[in-house]
Amino acid sequence: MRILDLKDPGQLKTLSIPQLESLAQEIRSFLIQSLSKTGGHLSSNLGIVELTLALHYVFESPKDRLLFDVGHQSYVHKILTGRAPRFATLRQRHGLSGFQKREESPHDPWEAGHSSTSLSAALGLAVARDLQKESGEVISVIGDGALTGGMAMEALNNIGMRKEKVIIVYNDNDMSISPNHAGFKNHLTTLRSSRAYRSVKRDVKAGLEPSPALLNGLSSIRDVLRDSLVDGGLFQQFGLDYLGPVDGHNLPELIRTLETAREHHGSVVVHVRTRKGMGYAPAQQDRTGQWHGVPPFDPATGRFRSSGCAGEESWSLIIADAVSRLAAKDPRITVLTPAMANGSKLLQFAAKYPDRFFDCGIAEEHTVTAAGGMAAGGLRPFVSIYSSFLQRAYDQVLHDVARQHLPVVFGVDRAGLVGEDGDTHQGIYDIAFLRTIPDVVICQPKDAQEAQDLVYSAFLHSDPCFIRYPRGTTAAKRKDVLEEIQTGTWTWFDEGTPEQIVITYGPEVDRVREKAKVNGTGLRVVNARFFKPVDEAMIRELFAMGLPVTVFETDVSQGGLSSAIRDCLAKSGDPVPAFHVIGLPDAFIPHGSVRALRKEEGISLEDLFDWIERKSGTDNRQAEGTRRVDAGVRPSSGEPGPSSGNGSLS
Ligand SMILES: Cc1ncc(C[n+]2csc(CCOP(=O)(O)OP(=O)(O)O)c2C)c(N)n1
Ligand SMILES: CC(=O)[C@@H](O)[C@H](O)COP(=O)(O)O
Ligand SMILES: [Mg+2]
Repeated sequence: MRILDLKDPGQLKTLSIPQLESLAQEIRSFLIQSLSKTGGHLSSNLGIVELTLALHYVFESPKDRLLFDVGHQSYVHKILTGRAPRFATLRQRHGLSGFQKREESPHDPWEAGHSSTSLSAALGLAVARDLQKESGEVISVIGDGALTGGMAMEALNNIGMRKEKVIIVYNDNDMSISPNHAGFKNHLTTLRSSRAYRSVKRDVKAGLEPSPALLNGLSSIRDVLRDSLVDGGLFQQFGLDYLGPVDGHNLPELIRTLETAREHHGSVVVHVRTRKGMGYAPAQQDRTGQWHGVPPFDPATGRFRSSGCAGEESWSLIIADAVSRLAAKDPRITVLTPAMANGSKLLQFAAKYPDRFFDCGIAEEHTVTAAGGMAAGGLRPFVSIYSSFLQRAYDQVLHDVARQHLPVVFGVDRAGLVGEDGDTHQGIYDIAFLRTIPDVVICQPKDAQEAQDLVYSAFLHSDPCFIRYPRGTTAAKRKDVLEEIQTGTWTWFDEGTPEQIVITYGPEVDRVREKAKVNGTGLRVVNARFFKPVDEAMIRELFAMGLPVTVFETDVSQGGLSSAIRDCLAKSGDPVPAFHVIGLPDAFIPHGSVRALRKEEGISLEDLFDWIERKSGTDNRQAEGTRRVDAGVRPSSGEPGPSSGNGSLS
């Protein structure tokens, strides 16, 4: 069967085991070839080929509902449900999503991108099914990484006590993005090696069906195991019946076990052992997580095609490097990550300071509160966390950390549009939601030097500090010395004689300056590096100049920098002067390249300069040639405004 001819998973039902096995190999080749051009989540999908085939062979999607936790491993499911022809568009604007998407197919009953939601959603779907007297199985496929998430544990607890049937397929490959850190796995290992368990497994392997030990009587398996002095394992502690583990690359074994689960009364866990990256050596051997999500690569050599721009480094690395330098002098500094050590560039720190490094698993809430505990105990924790995953830990930031004035420093990585991962991952809301929390500091550096200075300054502070920085790279230029930046201070730069003011932040500051230089536009460009507290004195001064002001923000405007400026201006009680805002709307932003998304949302540099030119045209016509106010309250021509303070550390 040709992959591109697959229209409906029902087509699989007529295939023999050898035909299914050869289809599995074709799917692997297709994934490698296709993702080598588009990039995407390769190794999780290579690992789940046979399991997805078996699921579609045994169940009847869309009547039976298949949920893939996170959804990054749903590519094979997409191929089997008629979406192979669209793979060339994967994760591009208007193309196939990298996750399950309800609007994309009736075979996607749920969508995510963040981990550990599928069990709760599956229970919800099962309740809806039963209350409305509908039929069909609800099946959640959840990885060993996703199962470390608190939500998954909460859901297991609830499913175990409910009558609504959910089938939980536990995809265990010992890996999250990097090696998985899950204490509970030791219990599963005990279970696997037990004598009683092995005899049950032999029954499954031999296809003894319907084995009284497996059908209806799964609780008796539990009794057998308990009676055999075996630790019943995590799932049984939650009151769930358990099947497995089965070899996730053995189709007959998978099919038999899933059929057993289908016939079983009540919720049941099917434990499947798979190999991440299966069938492609570089991905299969990977233990750092490089092959989890890949850029385009050469399938023959396994070499990634994009190696970044010369002289640039990732923001994550610049920040991690600054933390590491400070940690060399301050033994109180610890680093925590909720399972993102590779993406956050923390592997060097982990190797250098293994006792001070904590990969907490996919557990953002726990990570933040654990950091709070460390701070309360006298340490100086640094939590490295992606902006969109920080959404999970809002209460922990507010209730556990900020309310107790604990000095935790947060590196908010992947801030702003991230692009291809889409609406679930855009890091565009953190300024807005963090601004609501009293006493915290929220900032963003414009370049590498400012990044390391902000890290240094944050560790001098006694309340929580959030330093946000985008996905991608910037010029690596930075001094050996780290200098203190006074909290809440902005700086500005004049390009020519300013006729307008642009207030912006992050890498946009230098981009706007560059373009103003090239275009010969007279601009004051303000580096609004603190979102909270803002530089109130400077805001008042800027507006007193009487020049047109544009706030150029690359995150949602609602609650963002423009809101902070408006709040500041409103404090005086006088009418708030008008200013123009270019920023993201109050909306979810879909997947696509950052460039495409910025253009579509009207927040590209070109959009800013179009506005500036239109504005200056209008003003010139209105003023009939009269020049605006002389801006000379501060040093001009490229001189930064207020100095960045003193204090230094070499
Ligand atoms: C809340 C949240 N935190 C972190 C992530 C990043 N993330 C995506 S997939 C993944 C690993 C998932 O591991 P597992 O569930 O075992 O699936 P596998 O890739 O091994 O198949 C992580 C950490 C996420 N998507 N959501
Ligand atoms: C699915 C998921 O949540 C991660 O794999 C994410 O795609 C990683 O993003 P980065 O590539 O920015 O590290
Ligand atoms: Mg895994």
